[in-house]
Amino acid sequence: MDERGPLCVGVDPHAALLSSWGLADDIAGLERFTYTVVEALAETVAVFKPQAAFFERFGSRGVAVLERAVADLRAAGGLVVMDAKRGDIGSTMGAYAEAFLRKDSPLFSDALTVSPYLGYGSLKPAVDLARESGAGLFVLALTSNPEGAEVQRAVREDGRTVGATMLAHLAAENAGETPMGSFGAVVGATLGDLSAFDLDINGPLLAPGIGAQGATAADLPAVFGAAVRNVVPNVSRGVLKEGPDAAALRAAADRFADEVRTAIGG
Ligand SMILES: O=C(O)c1cc(=O)[nH]c(=O)n1[C@@H]1O[C@H](COP(=O)(O)O)[C@@H](O)[C@H]1O
Repeated sequence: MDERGPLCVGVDPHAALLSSWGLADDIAGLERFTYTVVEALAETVAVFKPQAAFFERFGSRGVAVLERAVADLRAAGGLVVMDAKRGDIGSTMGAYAEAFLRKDSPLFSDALTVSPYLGYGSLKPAVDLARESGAGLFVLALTSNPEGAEVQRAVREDGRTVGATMLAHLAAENAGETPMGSFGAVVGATLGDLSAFDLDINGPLLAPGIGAQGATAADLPAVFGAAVRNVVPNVSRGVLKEGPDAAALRAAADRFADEVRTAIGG
């Protein structure tokens, strides 16, 4: 991010975006959309977050497009956060981890989004494999959607919220790592003042919600406070809707990156 700028661009081939790009909602449209984004941004944007669901909806041929995109983005020097939001009992979690975090997997990614809501400990196989492979996780802590609060802000017997407990688990995971550990939290940019939460997890904070969900880069300091220095802001539709013109995609990504720099300094 120091080299390429402070932005994560989401690769989310929504049917509505394919249509606005003049593409059919089929495998050819998916391919054209995805490779246009890859060609336009792979050399300049720091982090990419393909959303697996938008590829899986086309079955194995969609997953093949995802595989190639991940490989091309990584070959061009981008970091790939696979947004698959996996979460299951530990023994099954191990298989999800192998799919995305084993070095020789066709979908190997630099990091994977995971859901801890079967219990943080259920993620252990993914934590272990990420460590072995030099990859990372982004664990859903405080999500950008309003429905998340009923789970994440629920208060436990010890008086802490569930979301705060996930952040504490991540802080423990990253303890002692310099400059920071590889176990990040997902914390929505849409959530307003989060000073009630300790966001100092010594790890990255993936912050979706800028653009289509209404948050702006200017909101980041008020939402994240001192932890803003560890934020990886994600924009998906806000950039993608500018396509299919490659220059327009690049200009949108540059504009969001500039807005983030202005907001957080540096
Ligand atoms: O884990 C995520 O990436 C995620 C977590 C969250 O709390 N909210 C959220 O919007 N996301 C994802 O971030 C992206 C946001 O897309 P836009 O709203 O189009 O910028 C989508 O891929 C969502 O699935």
